[in-house]
Amino acid sequence: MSRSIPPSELANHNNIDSLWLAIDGVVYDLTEFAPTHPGGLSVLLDHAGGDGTEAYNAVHSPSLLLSTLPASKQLGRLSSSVPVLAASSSQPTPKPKQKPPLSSLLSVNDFRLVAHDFLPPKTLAFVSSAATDCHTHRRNSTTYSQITLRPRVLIDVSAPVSLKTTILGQPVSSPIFVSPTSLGKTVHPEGEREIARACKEMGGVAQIVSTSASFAVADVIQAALDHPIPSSPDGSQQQNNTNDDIPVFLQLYVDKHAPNTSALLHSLTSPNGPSKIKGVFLTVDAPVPGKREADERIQTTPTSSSPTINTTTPMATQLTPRPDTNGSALGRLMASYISPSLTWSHTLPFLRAHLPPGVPIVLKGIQTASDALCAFHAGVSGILISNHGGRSLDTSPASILVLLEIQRCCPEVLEGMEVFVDGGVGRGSDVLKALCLGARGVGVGRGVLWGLGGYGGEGVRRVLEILNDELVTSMKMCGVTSLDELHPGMVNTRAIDHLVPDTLSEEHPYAKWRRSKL
Ligand code: HEM
Ligand SMILES: Cc1cc2nc3c(=O)[nH]c(=O)nc-3n(C[C@H](O)[C@H](O)[C@H](O)COP(=O)(O)O)c2cc1C
Repeated sequence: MSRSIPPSELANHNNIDSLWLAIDGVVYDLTEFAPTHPGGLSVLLDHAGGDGTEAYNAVHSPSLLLSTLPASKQLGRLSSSVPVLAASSSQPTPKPKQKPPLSSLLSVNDFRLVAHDFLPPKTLAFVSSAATDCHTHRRNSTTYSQITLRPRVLIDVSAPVSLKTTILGQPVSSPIFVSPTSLGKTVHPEGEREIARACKEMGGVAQIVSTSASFAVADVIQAALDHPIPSSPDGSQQQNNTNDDIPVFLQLYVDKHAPNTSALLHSLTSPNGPSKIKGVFLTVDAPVPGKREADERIQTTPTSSSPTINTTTPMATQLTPRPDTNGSALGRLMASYISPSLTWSHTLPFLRAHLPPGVPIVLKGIQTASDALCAFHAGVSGILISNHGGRSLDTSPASILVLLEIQRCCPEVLEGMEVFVDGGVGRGSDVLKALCLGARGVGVGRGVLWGLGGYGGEGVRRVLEILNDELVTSMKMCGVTSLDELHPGMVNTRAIDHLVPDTLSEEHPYAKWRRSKL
C-alpha cells in the first residue's frame, strides 16, 4: 500500500472495466466488487476515477471497506487531493437521472435503489443509517436468508389465499404492518398521512405512528377517514370508514416531562375524542439514541442538493435539531425529549393509569427471551421483537433469532400474548418464515419509506402489494393456502440454531468471572 497514486492516474480508471475510487485518501480497486455492490453499480460509477469519500461516508462506516474488500484491493495512497474541477471534467457529464416508471419496480429492493438515487442526501442518511458498524442492521436481513423453507408438493393450492387476520383484536387485511418511523415529512410532504391513505387502499393494513411523526396521530387517522374508499375488484365497496375500522396504533416514546405523555394518551383515547388509537406500542429499545454515523456526518443545514428538512413533530416537544460537537444526526438530536428512566415497576403502571381499560399495550424492542417472559408476567398484550432496524445497539441479535430464542426458552409466551417482529424484512418469504415461527404480524420500516420517498402513497401501496404477493406465492409453493396452516416445521433453522441461546439464565455458559470478587 506504499504506492503514491496521482489523481491523473486515478481518473483513468473511471469505468466498469477498471473502476478505482479514492476514499479517505486511499485508492481502492472496486472493479470486481462493483457489479455485486448491494447499493448498486451506478453509485460507484458516479464516483469512479474520483474521490468518493463524502458519498461513501454518508452511508457507510469506515470499517465496512476493510471487512468487505481484500487488502490486495488497496492500491495506494492518493498523492494529492482530487481537484474538484479536474475530476469532474475527466468524466462525462452525468445525465440527469429519470425515475423509472412505478410499474417497472418489482421488489422492495428496487424501491430502495430508486430512493437512493432520488432522496436528498440528508434524508437518505437519516433513513438508511444504522448504529455504528451496522452489523445488526445487516444481520436482520441476512439471518432470514439462512433459514430455508421446506416446500411440500402435489398439493392443490388453487384456492385463493386470504391474508386477513387480526392484530390485537383489530381486523387487518394482512399480517404485514407498517412499523413506526419518525419525521415522515423528510421523505414526503404528506409523510405519515400518505402512508395512512395507502394502508386504507390496501383494505386496512395496520399502521403504527411514531410519537416523533411529522403529523399528529389524530391527523393521520383523519387522513385515512377522509380518503375515498376504493372499490374492490368485485365491485363491492370496502367498509373501513369509521374510526373503529382504521387500524392505527400509537408508538410511544415517554417524554422526560411525564405530563406531556399523559396529555397525549388522554387526547388519543378519550371516549369523546375524534380519533382514537387501537393500542400503544411502548418503545423500550432506545433509552438513549443509537450512534448512527452516516446521519451524524451530513449537516442539517440546507444546501442545493439537500433542501430544508422539516423536523416539526406535533406530538413530541418542539425541537429544532442543531448540530453539536458529536455531529448532526437527526435521530439523535430529535430524541432529546425521550425519557431514559423507564422501568418495569413504574412505567407500565403509569401507562395503565393513563389508558382506558382494554387499550392494548405492546412493548416494542424486546431483544431477549428473558425480557419476553418479563413482559408476559407484566400482563401486557404483546411484544414487538425489534432492535429498531439495527439503529440502537449494534451487535444486538437479529430479530428473527430472538423469536427462535423465545420458542426455545419460553414458548408459553407465544400462547399467552401476541408476538410481533420487525427488522430486515425485504421479501414475502421473510414474512412467511416469521409467521411459521409464531409471529402474529411482521413489521416493515425502511421498505415503506423507500416506496413513500420515490412514489408517494402509490409507492407505499406497491411495496405492500409486492410483499403480500410474495407471501402468497411462497405459501402456495409450500403447499398451504391459509395462514392457519403455517407451523415451524415448514422452516429449517439448522444453519442458525447454534446462535440461539438455550437458557433463560443471565449467566454466561462458562465465563463466571466477577470483578467484585477480585
Ligand atoms: C461512492 C461510494 C459508495 C456509495 C455511495 C455506496 C452506497 C450504498 C448504498 C446506498 C447502499 C444501500 C444501503 C441501504 O439500503 O441501507 C449500499 C450498501 C452496501 N455497500 Fe455501498 N456504497 C459505496 C461504496 C461501497 C464500498 C467501497 C463498499 C465496500 C467495498 C460498499 C459495500 C456495501 C455493502 C456491503 C452494502 C450492503 C450492506 C450495508 O448496507 O451496509 N459500498 N452502499
Ligand atoms: C427512519 C426511521 C425512523 C424510525 N423511527 C422510529 C420511531 O420513531 N420509533 C420507533 O419505535 N422506531 C422507529 N424506527 C424503527 C422502526 O420502527 C422499525 O423497528 C425498523 O425500521 C424495522 O426495521 P427495517 O427498517 O429493517 O424494516 C425507525 C426506523 C427508521 C428507519
